[in-house]
Amino acid sequence: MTKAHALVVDDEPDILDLIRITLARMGIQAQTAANLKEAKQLLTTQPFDLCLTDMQLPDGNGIELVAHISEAYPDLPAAMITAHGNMESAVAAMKAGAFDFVSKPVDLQMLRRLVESALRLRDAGPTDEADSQISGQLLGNSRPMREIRRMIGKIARNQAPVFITGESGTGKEVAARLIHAEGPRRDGPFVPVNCGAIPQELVESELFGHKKGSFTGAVGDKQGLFQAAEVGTLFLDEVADLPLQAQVKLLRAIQEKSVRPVGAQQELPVDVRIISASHRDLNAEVDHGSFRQDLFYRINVIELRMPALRERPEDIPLLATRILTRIAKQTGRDDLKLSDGALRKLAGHRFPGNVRELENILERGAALCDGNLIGADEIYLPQNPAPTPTATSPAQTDLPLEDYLGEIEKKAILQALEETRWNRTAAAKKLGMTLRSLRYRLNKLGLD
Ligand SMILES: Nc1ncnc2c1ncn2[C@@H]1O[C@H](COP(=O)(O)OP(=O)(O)OP(=O)(O)O)[C@@H](O)[C@H]1O
Repeated sequence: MTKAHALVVDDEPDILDLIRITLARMGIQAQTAANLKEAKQLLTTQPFDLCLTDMQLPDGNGIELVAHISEAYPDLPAAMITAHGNMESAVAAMKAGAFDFVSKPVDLQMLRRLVESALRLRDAGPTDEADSQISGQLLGNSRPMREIRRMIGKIARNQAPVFITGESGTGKEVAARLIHAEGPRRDGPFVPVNCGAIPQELVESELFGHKKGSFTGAVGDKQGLFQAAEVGTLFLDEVADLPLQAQVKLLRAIQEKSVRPVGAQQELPVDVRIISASHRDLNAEVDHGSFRQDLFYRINVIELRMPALRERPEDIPLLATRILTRIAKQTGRDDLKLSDGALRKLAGHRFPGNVRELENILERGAALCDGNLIGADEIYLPQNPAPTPTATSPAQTDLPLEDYLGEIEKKAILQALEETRWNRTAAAKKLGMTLRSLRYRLNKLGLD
């Protein structure tokens, strides 16, 4: 491998020396510039593998340099050196295209990690969407989906926190996995966590770990999910469900790039990229006071909005074909197809539960059909909105009591699922039951 070249821009000679020596020990040759003008000039003379720039330069702002690099040299990772605690600049730099930031006084261990990540990017080369096997996991040829895949390719190449919005079942987790898999952290772990599924009192210990004896039940030291995601990606799904106290700690972890396990005296440095997601409107949660504004600002450096399936109905046939191929494989059948009538029925549906709902409908259709062709009658579309159970007494219906109660239960569950856009955790909460109990009932009622 050829020796890597870095461009370091700072007007403080001491910092330039410190960084140059650190990079030299890593086998990287550094060229230095003391201001914007010199830096821009050097960029034209030779290719670089990495740029580190200070925020305040005598003739301008480091963000300007980052923006210039991201425009003129999009494959060159640029990182910002910011004043300690100045997250505003760090966020602004990342929004301008910086790959990452390191705060002053420069922690050499963190600097080395940042540089290693940048070089992994160089070695991985630019991501070509057409060549990428994994981008095939996010199916769809519609314009919005092509745009999403293009953005993912771009987002994957930096370290900034990403916030993925979109209704339930639109593929937020698939997108998060792709961002991880297409970026320099792909050899590290991808750790998904459903923030709404962790009991409130355990959230901090799950995320940050705990020391033995720090609370009743802490029988040994436990590693948190942050540490488990070291050099990889932590995916905080349903981040709006985090209790406020844990939000404070998360903010600190992002800001300081370190965590303190419950009951521990010392902070541990962590090198983790944060991707979070929610189907809820976090701006509204901030207005209601249930989500911290400062945390929202920090996790939302890059926003990716997953389109609802009804915004891209032209993708339904392709998705249906791929999903049926998978179901056929899983159930040991040669082939599964949709009749024209079945496809027409699907095309007219609004899919409040998006791709997940399509999967559920097709699984049910596949289970009901005799041969290989799923007809329109085997496509069960939930009514939208589901009719509310009425107070009709069983005596007024022809159904036996048990079936009648089953019908009511089914309607209530479908309604809760519709209202929560097929988010089972949220539906279970709405119905006042545990997720496990909802799963059991869905299974019993044949809705799973
Ligand atoms: N574009 C797509 N191509 C192929 N499969 C998809 C696509 N979008 C979603 N899926 C599938 O739909 C299901 C739901 O996706 P995923 O869990 O990523 O959604 P989500 O938005 O994270 O949902 P939730 O908010 O409920 O957690 C998964 O089985 C996933 O594989």
